[in-house]
Amino acid sequence: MTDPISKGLLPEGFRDRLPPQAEAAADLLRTLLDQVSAHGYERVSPPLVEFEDSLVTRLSSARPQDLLRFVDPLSQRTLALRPDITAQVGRIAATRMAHIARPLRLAYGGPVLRVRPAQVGPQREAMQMGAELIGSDHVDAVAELLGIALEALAAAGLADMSVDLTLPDLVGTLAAGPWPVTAPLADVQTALDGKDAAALQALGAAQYSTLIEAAGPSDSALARLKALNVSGALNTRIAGLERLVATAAPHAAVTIDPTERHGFEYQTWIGFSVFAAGVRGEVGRGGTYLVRHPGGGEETAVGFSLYVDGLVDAGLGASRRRRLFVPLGEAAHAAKLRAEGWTTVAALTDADTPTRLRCDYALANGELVKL
Ligand SMILES: N[C@@H](Cc1c[nH]c[nH+]1)C(=O)O
Repeated sequence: MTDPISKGLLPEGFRDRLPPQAEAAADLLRTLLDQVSAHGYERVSPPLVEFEDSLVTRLSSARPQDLLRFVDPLSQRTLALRPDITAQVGRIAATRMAHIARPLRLAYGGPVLRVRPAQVGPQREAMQMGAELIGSDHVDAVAELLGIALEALAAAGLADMSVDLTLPDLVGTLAAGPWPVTAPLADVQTALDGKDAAALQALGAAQYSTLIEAAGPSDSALARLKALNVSGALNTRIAGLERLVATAAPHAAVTIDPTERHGFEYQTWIGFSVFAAGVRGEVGRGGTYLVRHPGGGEETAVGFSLYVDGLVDAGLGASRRRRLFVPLGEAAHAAKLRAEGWTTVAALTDADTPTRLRCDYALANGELVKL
């Protein structure tokens, strides 16, 4: 009996959550959702599976090869497990909630799946929660979302946060205006991704290497971006960055990496990532984007997604509940104690003891005893 199935092994990239981490994950999700709900973001709950086409065309959040896909025996259509809930919220906003006045504030939480693990961590399933505001990509709306994300994380117990701000469509904006390039834009972007000044030079895009130098702590990065002084093309972006630095600064250290695109496949003028000491990979990510409507129109939006698993692995949300042992015959007292917030664990036989049932309190003749 050594085959993987009989040993209870799971496919690569999937795991069970056991006590107390499963509880911690549920607690964290609830805390984060309560925080966004307090700001008027209403919960939507899209399905785990959709038509593949719907997931890949709505936002360019995933390529077909990144999706876990299968053919539905009923419809014979290709379905896929969602890699990101933002695209689904966009679909809902553009179709079933298209008639609701804007801005539309929506929240969500649930598992997402990817074929290939994200760059950090081997897991293919992740618990994603987030909030999306549809109908604006104004800096005021971005500041609202960034502020809520950081406050929610602080409420969940996260400390030592840092925020990295990026301008995902900066290169396209500069190329269309003050810094035209003859080389394909994708090559310029790849050279910037690799922070490769020599490659930029070879592409005839040497000015762009100043953007590499502009990356760093917000003060120096802003000063460098201002010094570029590219005939006003960057003025609103710089003003936007200043506003968001001010929003994030009370909660987190802020850096700016103006050309960072990784993980910002569909974001437009602004993107942000949140990191924290002790948490592997990104805690969350967000930014502005466009929602496509069935008629062909587009609508501006801004949102963020937070990833709960890294927080659980860092030990957050694991408020160990006090477990109260209820001996045989004392069940009548237990209901009142549960109403007061206790977790009660009932003995079913004489063999059940507080130690075996992992309890730190016990009831004895109706009295609470600390063990
Ligand atoms: N869903 C995106 C983040 C995002 C939400 N809204 C806009 N961007 C992600 O997880 O990368």
